[in-house]
Amino acid sequence: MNQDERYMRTAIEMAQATIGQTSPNPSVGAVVVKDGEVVGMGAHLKAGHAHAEVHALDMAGRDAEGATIYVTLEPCSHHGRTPPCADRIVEAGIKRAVVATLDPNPQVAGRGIKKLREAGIEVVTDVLKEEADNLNEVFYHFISTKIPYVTLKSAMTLDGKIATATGESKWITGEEARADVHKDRHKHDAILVGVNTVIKDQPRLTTRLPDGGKNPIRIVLDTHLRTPIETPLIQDPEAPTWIITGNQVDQVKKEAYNAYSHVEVITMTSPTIAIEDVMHLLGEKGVTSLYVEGGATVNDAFVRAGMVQQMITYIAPKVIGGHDAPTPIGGQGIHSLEEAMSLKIEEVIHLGNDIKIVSKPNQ
Ligand SMILES: Nc1c(/N=C/[C@@H](O)[C@H](O)[C@H](O)COP(=O)(O)O)[nH]c(=O)[nH]c1=O
Ligand SMILES: [Zn+2]
Repeated sequence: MNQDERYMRTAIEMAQATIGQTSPNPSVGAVVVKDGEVVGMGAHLKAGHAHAEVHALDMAGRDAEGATIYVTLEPCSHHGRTPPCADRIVEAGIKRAVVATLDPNPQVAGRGIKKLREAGIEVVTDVLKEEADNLNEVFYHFISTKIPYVTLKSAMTLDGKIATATGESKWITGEEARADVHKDRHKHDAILVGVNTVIKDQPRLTTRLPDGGKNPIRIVLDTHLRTPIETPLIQDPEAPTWIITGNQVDQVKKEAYNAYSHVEVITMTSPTIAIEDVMHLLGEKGVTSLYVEGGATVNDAFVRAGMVQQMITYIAPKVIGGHDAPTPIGGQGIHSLEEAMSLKIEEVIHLGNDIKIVSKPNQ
């Protein structure tokens, strides 16, 4: 690995630590190097706060003069909530800029680099580009589609069951796998379940990691507003709860739920709920990533709508059996193999006695 890749990898690792918390902004890392010494480094931590380059240049101070800056994403050139980083890099006296990848937004792609070159700064691009792009697949997806990046998560036994025929499901997977679920909840803006899961499991859907973690917005697909009012999602105000219903729901009943300040009943314009409509609604409300935690009927609806960007499947070495025991994808299903969603397995890891498979649909 050459020098540029070494420093770029440091910048990428810093950005990796912030995945999920910078939403709706991308995760970005920056390193400033002068005469072979790191004199500044930083990552964008939260939307509206300083960008990675600003943190790194603030730390470098006068050492930025004649130095090289490594950034995982093209420096911004437009006035967002903070002044453009490209101008700041020029003012700081940077001599050379190494940029992993261009801004995905077609309106601004290449502008930041152009500004740097016009100021006489040597610019090198595409260093560890693929790794840098992987950092922000959610951000790229949302920028180009304006609907949330969807992770479909399920947990099943070796024989593909998510619960016994009598509905028992606690727990299929062990402690380590369940803790891993919370890491992924932290990374997503919102988590979504169907009302049957709410009735059956009374879930909290919060992020419970040893050191805290960000709670996603909790979303329930509930056509007829059957969510029990005494369920934790309504009673515990630790995260917003949005209940999405069809338009045949009694107004007085809705008010009982809206009386809870963290609860919002959102009524669609049709009697039934179409996944495409939910996705556009969530996109308009700024949800860039959605963790769909089932159950089987909701999962099937997302798969048939072709609205899944990543599947996370936990498999526990247990066997449940039973003709009526539910599987991760229920509902209508597809009717011919050629319609089956085909995916590429990207990662298989052991977690305690279980395994976690991360797969992505083939385009
Ligand atoms: N049954 C299982 C799961 N079940 C997942 C959902 O059905 C649960 O309602 C949801 O995770 C509960 O969320 P909580 O209240 O915030 O803990 N998910 C898992 O990974 N392993 C399982 O064995
Ligand atoms: Zn910037």
